[in-house]
Amino acid sequence: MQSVMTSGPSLEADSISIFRSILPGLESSKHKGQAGKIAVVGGCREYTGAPYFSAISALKIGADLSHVFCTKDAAPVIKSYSPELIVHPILEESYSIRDEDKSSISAKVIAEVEKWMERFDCLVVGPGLGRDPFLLDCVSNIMKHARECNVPMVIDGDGLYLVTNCLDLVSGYPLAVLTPNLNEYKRLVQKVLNSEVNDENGTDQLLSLAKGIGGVTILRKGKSDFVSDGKTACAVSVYGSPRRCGGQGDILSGSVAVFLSWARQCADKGEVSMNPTILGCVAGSALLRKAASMAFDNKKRSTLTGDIIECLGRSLQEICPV
Ligand SMILES: NC(=O)C1=CN([C@@H]2O[C@H](COP(=O)(O)OP(=O)(O)OC[C@H]3O[C@@H](n4cnc5c(N)ncnc54)[C@H](OP(=O)(O)O)[C@@H]3O)[C@@H](O)[C@H]2O)[C@@H](O)CC1
Ligand SMILES: Nc1ncnc2c1ncn2[C@@H]1O[C@H](COP(=O)(O)OP(=O)(O)OP(=O)(O)O)[C@@H](O)[C@H]1O
Ligand SMILES: [Mg+2]
Repeated sequence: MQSVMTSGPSLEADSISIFRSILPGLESSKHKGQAGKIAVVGGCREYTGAPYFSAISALKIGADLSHVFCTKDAAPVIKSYSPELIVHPILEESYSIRDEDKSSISAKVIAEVEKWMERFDCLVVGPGLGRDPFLLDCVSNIMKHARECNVPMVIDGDGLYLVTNCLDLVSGYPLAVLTPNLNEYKRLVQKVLNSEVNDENGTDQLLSLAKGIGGVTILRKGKSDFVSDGKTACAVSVYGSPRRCGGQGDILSGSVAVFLSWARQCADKGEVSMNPTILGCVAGSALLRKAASMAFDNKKRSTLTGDIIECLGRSLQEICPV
């Protein structure tokens, strides 16, 4: 593949070429699992929608299996949304346990995740995770283990809250992708660069931020999405939707996880030369925006996240017909 950018001075990524170079063929010789096994770590008493949106989006785009690791309270609720998801009720929040049980529970959580980790092509950490300190402590251990196993991680939502307060979890890990919204980006810039967001020089600041966290990839969400790994930067401005209903970032996290896994498979075979995390971000962003636009054409003001998820398959089909 040539460049991630369209020709000319624009930062706009050539998303169509990227889709065509990383989408796997649908062949009868392939077995279940080869198109991707994704796991979402998220879902607590308060939020059950976010992990569901992320995990189901991964399946609708073409992953074979999608797991959710969530709290015991959230699990039956998430299972009831869809029988397609494999739901592990392993996490606990402080309110439901005694202090003296914390270390044994923490050990159980990591033992449970360890059984699965090497099978996953990508982890999404954070959609609807909540901010309970004990739960975040257990999730830090999961992230350390994922890193030891070289499993890529897309960090979103409350996962970004965790990482902003403990940068070592991702610093210097090239398979980490952070997907901050406006607020989450502001907190990262303040913490890492010790300054305020500067939109005049937005691309340079994004490059510095990614470099400052040791070359992780950052997808800065907004009117246009900007992506950088500290070495290069590009933008995705594909027309999206004027509806800003909650949950669109969750679709994005699941999408990036799948495309990043496919891009990695292509990179392993020498079929692409660009950083797979950048390719995954560009494809995830372009697809979400196209699906949001299609859903808005249908539903107008009543467009919701579920409507956008229903448009993922048709959007992908228009880009790369099977
Ligand atoms: N159905 C579910 O289960 C869903 C669950 N979710 C989960 O919720 C958790 C917390 O995530 P989060 O996004 O609500 O937290 P955060 O970014 O701190 O925003 C808080 C406040 O900041 C503001 N604000 C945000 N963006 C802005 C912008 N672009 N421009 C300007 N202001 C902006 C805005 O404040 P307001 O306007 O209300 O004053 C907003 O209310 C996390 O786990 C996530 O995954 C969601 O995924 C949604 C679907
Ligand atoms: N002003 C905008 N115009 C067009 N698209 C936008 C705009 N703001 C965000 N988006 C798109 O919506 C997607 C989600 O971004 P958003 O900032 O809503 O994330 P989020 O706050 O994390 O969402 P969530 O509600 O899932 O937590 C991004 O991929 C981005 O492309
Ligand atoms: Mg979000």
